[in-house]
Amino acid sequence: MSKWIVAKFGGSSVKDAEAMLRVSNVVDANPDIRIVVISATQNTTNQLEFIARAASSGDSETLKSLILELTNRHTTIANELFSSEEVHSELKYLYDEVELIGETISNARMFTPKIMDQLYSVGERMSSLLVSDLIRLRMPDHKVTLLDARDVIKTNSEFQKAEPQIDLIAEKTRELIYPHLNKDSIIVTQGFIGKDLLGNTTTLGREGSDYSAALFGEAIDATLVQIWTDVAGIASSDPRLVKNAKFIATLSYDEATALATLGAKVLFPTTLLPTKRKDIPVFVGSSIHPEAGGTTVTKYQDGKFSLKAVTFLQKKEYGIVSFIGCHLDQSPHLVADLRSYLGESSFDFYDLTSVSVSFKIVNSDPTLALIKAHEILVTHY
Ligand SMILES: Nc1ncnc2c1ncn2[C@@H]1O[C@H](COP(=O)(O)OP(=O)(O)O)[C@@H](O)[C@H]1O
Ligand SMILES: N[C@@H](CC(=O)OP(=O)(O)O)C(=O)O
Repeated sequence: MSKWIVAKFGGSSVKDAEAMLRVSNVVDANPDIRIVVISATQNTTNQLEFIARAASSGDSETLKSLILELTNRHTTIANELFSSEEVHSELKYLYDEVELIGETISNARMFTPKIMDQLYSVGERMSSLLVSDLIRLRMPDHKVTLLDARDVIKTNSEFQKAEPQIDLIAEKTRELIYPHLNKDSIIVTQGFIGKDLLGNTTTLGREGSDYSAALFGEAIDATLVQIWTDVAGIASSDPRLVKNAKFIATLSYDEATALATLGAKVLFPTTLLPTKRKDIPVFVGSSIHPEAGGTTVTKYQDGKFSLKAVTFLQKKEYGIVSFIGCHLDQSPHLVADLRSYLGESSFDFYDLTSVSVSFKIVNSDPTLALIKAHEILVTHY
């Protein structure tokens, strides 16, 4: 049976020329990678939102300088990676599209989710153009195809949180991807974006490129979906907030989904739906240190009590700290521990599922509550 891997690289993994070179090294190192899914360069999607806001408020000076910063950043990457002029003319088309959408929004003095999705898509289309040209340059023995993800990821018309249409995606995959699924071919495409049945550009929700990778994985019956980011896997808590967080070797689909839904930004919450449907393992690792290994998410779930991670989610009026693991209701100590670490009146019970138990943090600094909850995990379990 063929081994087909879908490898997704997030914004942090394509943030500049050096990062893109690392991406090409990761792809070159694994002959089974067939589809490479690329996010917009770091902060580009936010910047496209600023562009839309400046345009809608009629602030033409800010609009001009934001567009210039965005285009300069991509032109700099192109200059650092390529000596040929060709990529610049292709980028220019995309820069013109940003200008044109900016003008349309300025004239209307407002922007809709529909036009925002069209504007968002330019971010992923710029970065995937650069990465595809780079992989083509560095892997001359391969046929590298830049695929417009919108031709495959068919969705409904709910702009900014579009629902993928799985049967249509399968049909488009047979037509447009299958002919390229051989060991000498690599498809580079975009995460996050799709098209509705009327041909309008849609997006799957902010940070939704992980979901795109999983959808491509499901559509080609991949043997593995890789999510390459800036940390060496899924950790027992956000390593940015909790310094002694430890990377977890394995998680079940349900645990990883709970973790993502309850606040861990490392994965988009619906990523595990398509992969679970087809029982495809998902690997999460660092494109900066690929040798460091990472986390593998599969269907296997611990049969007995296990506590794996602590997450934090900010709701409008309160924060929620959640413990993720298995059979957490079987721990007689968790609530008592929380009481002794946080104080009697600092939390209320919020929710219990088969893979999580959540508490509403009421009278305590939420980040501190997360750190203390993580201390409980490290010290007692
Ligand atoms: N439990 C966790 N394990 C690992 N990373 C986490 C966790 N919770 C939150 N994160 C954060 O997720 C970040 C990676 O996600 P993101 O910034 O969206 O990356 P990318 O640009 O690759 O999409 C990490 O840098 C980390 O701070
Ligand atoms: N670029 C989009 C989609 C995405 O998933 O990005 P990242 O993989 O960098 O989180 C966003 O920022 O929302």
